Amino acid sequence: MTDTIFALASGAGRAAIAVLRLSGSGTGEVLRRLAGPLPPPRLASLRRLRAPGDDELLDEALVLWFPGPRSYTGEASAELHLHGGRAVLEGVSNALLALGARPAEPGEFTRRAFLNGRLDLTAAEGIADLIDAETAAQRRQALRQAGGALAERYAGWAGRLTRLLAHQEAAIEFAEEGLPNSLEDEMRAGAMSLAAEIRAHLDDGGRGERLREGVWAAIIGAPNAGKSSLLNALAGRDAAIVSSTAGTTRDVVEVRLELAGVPVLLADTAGLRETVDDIEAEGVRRARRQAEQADLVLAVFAADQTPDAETLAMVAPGVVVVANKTDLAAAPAGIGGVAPLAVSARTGAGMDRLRAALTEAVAARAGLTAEAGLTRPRHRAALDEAAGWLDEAAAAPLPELASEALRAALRALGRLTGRVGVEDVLDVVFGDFCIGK
Ligand SMILES: Nc1nc2c(c(=O)[nH]1)N(C=O)[C@@H](CNc1ccc(C(=O)N[C@@H](CCC(=O)O)C(=O)O)cc1)CN2
Ligand SMILES: Nc1nc2c(ncn2[C@@H]2O[C@H](COP(=O)(O)OP(=O)(O)OP(=O)(O)O)[C@@H](O)[C@H]2O)c(=O)[nH]1
Repeated sequence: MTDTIFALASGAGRAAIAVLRLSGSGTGEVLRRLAGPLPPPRLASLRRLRAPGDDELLDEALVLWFPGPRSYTGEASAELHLHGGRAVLEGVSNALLALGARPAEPGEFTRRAFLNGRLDLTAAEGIADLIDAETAAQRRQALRQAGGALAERYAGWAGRLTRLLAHQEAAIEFAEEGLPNSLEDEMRAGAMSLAAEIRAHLDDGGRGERLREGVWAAIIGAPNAGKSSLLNALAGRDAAIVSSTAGTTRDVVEVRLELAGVPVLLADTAGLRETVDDIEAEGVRRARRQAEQADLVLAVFAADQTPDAETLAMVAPGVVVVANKTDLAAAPAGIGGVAPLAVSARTGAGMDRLRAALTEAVAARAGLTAEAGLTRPRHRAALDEAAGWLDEAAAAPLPELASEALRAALRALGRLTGRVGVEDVLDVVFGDFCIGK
């Protein structure tokens, strides 16, 4: 028995149609009392909805009935496609409450799908990412993960690990019986190759995580170099205040761009300089912090000024160096040993090349990998831990310690997918080896 839960599945606010989703053991009964005899499974049927014990019509709606287990959650579920008005939604929600259903917690439908074994944790995360996806590349990554691409890979590793553990347990048995065996050597070789594979998967430069979260880019430069003007030109709108007064930008102004299918959060910062103005000084501190934390830094210089030492100090490999105001003076050949991109935010000259350079820099840092890659710090932490335990298993001086390390590696993978339990090991031990003497 599960609670019967309901929630608005479509967006809130005025809309033509509102979809209410229901799930739980009592769904069939609730539906019958609200909409009459149950419609044929998974076929949209037009029904009059009435509050129980009341003849008043609440809505004429399309009703879908999914008997368990063939539903999204894996349990009895239903959908009510209502007219989108607020009063309709309120009337039907009140009727559902009166019939004993309760509002769902955030994520509760997918949680139930997970508990019913319909998807693993990484696939559930993929669904959450799909709902938040803003770009085509994010959508592809999320669909891949929701479709079980990571789940399959991690389940494959967990399967291999389970087998290694089973072999190791058998090796301990054989040793007790004084039988010669090579199982322990096999375990060590297997643990080392699995650790190497996991590390190769981890060694992706954080591309998937950055695609999911967006690339953080910061524009730095001296006051009046034209940082705000460049941000506005890249954003295609007046997001930051432009003025000839140096020190205009005091806080961090951010705009969202999409480059190479990756969301980019571009931040304009206060001009880097020594200042006696408290507020501006705090702005400069924030600018430095922003630049330190950014995945991508644009260092902007005014072509008609000598490059300032503050910004020059921030030029490093990977930093995009820009010479602005080239309508006033020619760009220097090199700034901090780098050939700058010559632009004029005023005339628009060079802006296409700047955009192309930024796109390339973003593509180098984020985006889809050939094979499904990890997308969250949670994945990285668990995999890193699993690889560490595999190293320990391969190097363990005692068979029992190797077993313990393999078990810990399996637990780390199990946390990742929410899947692996002790029973899986028992299945292999008893299934593969028939140790049950
Ligand atoms: N109206 C509506 N649209 C939706 C969803 C939904 O739940 N309702 N989805 C929700 O995320 C997505 C589609 N995903 C779904 C995944 C599985 C099942 C489902 O009922 N699966 C059963 C039956 C399959 C079948 O008919 O053959 C199953 O797998 O056993 C439904 C939707 C996107 N669009
Ligand atoms: N001639 C010329 N002037 C420019 C160009 N880009 C910006 N400016 C002018 O330079 C001044 C400063 O521009 P901003 O974009 O506010 O400069 P900033 O670097 O953000 O300045 P702070 O907010 O003080 O850090 C403004 O008067 C702009 O109109 C350019 O390409 N050519």
